[in-house]
Amino acid sequence: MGDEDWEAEIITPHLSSYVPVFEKDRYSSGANGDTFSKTPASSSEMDDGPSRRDHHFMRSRFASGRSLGNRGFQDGNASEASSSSRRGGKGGFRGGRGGFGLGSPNSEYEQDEGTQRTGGLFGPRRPAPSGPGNGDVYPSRSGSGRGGYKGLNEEVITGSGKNSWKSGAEGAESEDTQGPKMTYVPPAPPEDEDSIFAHYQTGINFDKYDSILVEVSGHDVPPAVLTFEEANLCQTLTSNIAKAGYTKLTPVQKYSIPVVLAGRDLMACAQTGSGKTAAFLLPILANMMRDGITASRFRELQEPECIIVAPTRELINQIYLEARKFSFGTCVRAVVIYGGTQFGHSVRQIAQGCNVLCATPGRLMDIIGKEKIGLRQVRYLVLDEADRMLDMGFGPEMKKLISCPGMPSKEQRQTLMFSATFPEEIQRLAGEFLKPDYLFVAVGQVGGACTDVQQTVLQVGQYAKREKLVETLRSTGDERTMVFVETKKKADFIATFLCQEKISTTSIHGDREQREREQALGDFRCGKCPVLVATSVAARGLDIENVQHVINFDLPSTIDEYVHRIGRTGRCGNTGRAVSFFDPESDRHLAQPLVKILSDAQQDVPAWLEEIAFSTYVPGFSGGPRDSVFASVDTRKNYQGKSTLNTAGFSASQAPNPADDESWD
Ligand SMILES: Nc1ncnc2c1ncn2[C@@H]1O[C@H](COP(=O)(O)OP(=O)(O)OP(=O)(O)O)[C@@H](O)[C@H]1O
Repeated sequence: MGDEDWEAEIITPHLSSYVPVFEKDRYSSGANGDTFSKTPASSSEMDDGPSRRDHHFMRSRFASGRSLGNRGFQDGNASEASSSSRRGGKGGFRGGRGGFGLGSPNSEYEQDEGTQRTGGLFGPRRPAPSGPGNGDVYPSRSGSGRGGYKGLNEEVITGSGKNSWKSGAEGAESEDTQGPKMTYVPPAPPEDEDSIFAHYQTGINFDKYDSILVEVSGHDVPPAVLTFEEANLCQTLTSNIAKAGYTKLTPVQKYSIPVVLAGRDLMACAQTGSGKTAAFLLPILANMMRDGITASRFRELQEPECIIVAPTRELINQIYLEARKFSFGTCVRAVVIYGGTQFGHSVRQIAQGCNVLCATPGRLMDIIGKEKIGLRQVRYLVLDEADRMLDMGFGPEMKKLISCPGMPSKEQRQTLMFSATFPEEIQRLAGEFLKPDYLFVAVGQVGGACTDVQQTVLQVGQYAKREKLVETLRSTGDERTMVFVETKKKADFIATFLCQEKISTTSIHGDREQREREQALGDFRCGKCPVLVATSVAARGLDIENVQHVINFDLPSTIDEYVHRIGRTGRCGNTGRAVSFFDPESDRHLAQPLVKILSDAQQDVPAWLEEIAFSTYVPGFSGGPRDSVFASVDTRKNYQGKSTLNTAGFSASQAPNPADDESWD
């Protein structure tokens, strides 16, 4: 069913019985001021246009929930066969990073965070590329419409019919120009200690992390640290780690922390939900404390020591909360800025002092263009979801960032990159950002799915998907479930449909206003709406407690995106389940990489999927540059045989220092 069909369906009479629940927005902190000196006014909901319906219905009691159960941890790569489905082994398909979208940026993100930036310092604006279905206008039943151009610097809100903006270089605040203003001021997070340190429990498989193979490649690899004590972080940091409930390091932390403490550049790949955020935050904060950082004071131009970028607003906010938690009680001040919010609010947050700046790329470039941030003091540059940050969508933006006036060269800063997926093409691009002697930490199946997620792939045709979705959701009872669809329009449609089915649902996608997105996430987090329909904007990084279930109503276009999506469950040693609807009409290209991903994670591979994979077999399709347990490896594989290969429980040995090392920087 094409987008047009979905649109047609949305306005068909069967939906006319849908009565949106009009909820008064929880957030009261709208602000009118959009310049630095103005004081935020009280609530001004109208600034964001009329409040919209949300998909909030109380779910009636359905059939009793089926427990996921705890899948036993499966170690190693052994395969075994069963009759109707086979546990895939390493044989058969050596699926590569099939479908990697270097050439096809995810337009959802681009619409989300603006990838083609303004002129001025950073060159001319270009229109953001859009994919099928994106940028379309959902015909709102309330009449308010989702119209309006979205994307680029995000400084445009809906409803004006003006698709315009103006670059900083053109002499005005982005939102002060022809387009309507972003006036949303996000509510400040709670400041009491309990809230700051609130955390969820590690799962039954947390200790199994120790048996995951870790490979560190590069020269002079610092030994891993096995415990927090061994890491010798400062006292306040150690106390914060304890308050956060961390008692034991995860593998990516064991290996990355000493690398960062030693001042080395790093590219680290580890499975979703395995603690990558703390792996960079803790050593950066420790270094800052060690170097005697001074508290930054109120100033219009701030010069942060650390800049962290991530592709979505919700993710960068989450990283900020982690930074705030670990820096609690220190003089380090973390600040977050992201699109979809009032620019003046970002300026005010920064002016109060800023050591660690967490930002989405669009807002970051705007704020630099406005000279509210100076880059001279930057010692740490972190790209979370680095493969996404360097692909065609955000890559140009990141290049502009590192060539901004004042930004220390890569020799003078530490650059850290983290992700669960790291395609080779992107690794090559990353060289431009990293010192030639950077270290590459690979934990387990890099680019592989989290082994704590039980994956099921069902063959479901487009027209049968809705029925199957309802059936699946009814069988899972009140389990918190994320349902991924491919387009924003379809997200609205499916959320509306589920509400009609009396399944309490909300949605998040790039066409929703930021306030709505945050409310949707909040409602999902607290369980008010146990079902969240999402586009890929929610695929990466989000760490939400108790997400037991991910449903790929539509499979994504790339296997990497699949890995990130299903990684919203099964986090931190907890188990989860992912069900994917495979439509042979549209998803054939994913058959091969899916078989590989399932095989590598010791999951059942349906016979029909293998058949499709065989029938679409592409000669030369392989799992990577070498037949390795690592789905993706350090592309500088002239290091081959010179890297350290350990289980996470043992310290890495020093890597040899080959004279023939070839820098590809
Ligand atoms: N050592 C630890 N002990 C206990 N909990 C931890 C530890 N490290 C991280 N966590 C928790 O595990 C969860 C997942 O961590 P995080 O979000 O950093 O994962 P991630 O690897 O970045 O995932 P993704 O690839 O999806 O971005 C978080 O709730 C975090 O607080």
